[in-house]
Amino acid sequence: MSIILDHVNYIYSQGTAYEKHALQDINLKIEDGEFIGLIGHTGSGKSTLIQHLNGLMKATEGCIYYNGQDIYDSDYNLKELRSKVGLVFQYPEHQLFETSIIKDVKFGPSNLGLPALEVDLRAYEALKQVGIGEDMIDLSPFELSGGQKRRVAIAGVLAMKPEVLILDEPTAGLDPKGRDEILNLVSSLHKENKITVILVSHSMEDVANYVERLIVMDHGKIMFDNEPKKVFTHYKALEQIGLAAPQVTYVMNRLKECGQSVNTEPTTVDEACEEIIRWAKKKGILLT
Ligand SMILES: Nc1ncnc2c1ncn2[C@@H]1O[C@H](COP(=O)(O)OP(=O)(O)OP(=O)(O)O)[C@@H](O)[C@H]1O
Repeated sequence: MSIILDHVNYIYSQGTAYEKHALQDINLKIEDGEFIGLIGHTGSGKSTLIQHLNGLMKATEGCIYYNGQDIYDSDYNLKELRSKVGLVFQYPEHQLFETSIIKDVKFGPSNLGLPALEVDLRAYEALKQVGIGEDMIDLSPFELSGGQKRRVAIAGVLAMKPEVLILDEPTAGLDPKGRDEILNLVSSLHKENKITVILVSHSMEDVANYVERLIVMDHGKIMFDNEPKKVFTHYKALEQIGLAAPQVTYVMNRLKECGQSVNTEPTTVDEACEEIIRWAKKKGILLT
């Protein structure tokens, strides 16, 4: 599986006074099994970009290839693409509408026209994956906590058995515990199901801890596309576009500016601790 975007442009309300060039010459290759963070300030084009990946929006210019096939070919099956590239919108729990959790999760696979048994199996499996027990499946989604509702909404997309899972700000509005639970869930889906994940976020701390590749957008363009630690070396440029590197990056760079020979690449607290211990040992400083 791969997704290729070839010179993709998207213009809202083209030819009107409200024209907005939201995607500008986007070239990307997303490989099978990657865990990607997509980050950018409000209005940088993240939501517009991800809606192109499953064919919900059509590029004004440029091509998109899924597994080598041009998704804009007249005979391309866009319905199938949408089941393969699952999109979890911001606040997905607002789209829960059935009277029970299980009915909600079955909705997508039922619409694919699958046999009832297959629909049941997929729904139970998806709910298990997101940690919703069988004792809860007949509850109304509205009896759940915010984090649980969100997990049910993610199960609804997982029940479609997507090859690519895209989550738009999956932690928005959750408390720190709910946020960690969702990010750990997404991380385990990536590891255990070998599913390609694209995580849209405003939070560098979130993405630094989880993703392997980070794409930074600014004004409809891709500004950086690299491993997180490499992207964070540009922390000053990130600040200029209203973003910030993780706190750890600032601590390590401050040490370096003070003349200490530390590696400034750690992006997580654990990595920074290891680096500081290494540096202290080298200096003969005893850290207890
Ligand atoms: N329906 C629309 N009509 C006109 N312009 C739009 C429309 N939707 C988005 N835009 C504009 O396109 C640009 C990109 O918007 P988009 O929602 O993709 O950004 P984003 O990075 O996802 O923002 P956020 O983080 O706030 O969700 C913005 O300038 C936005 O105002």
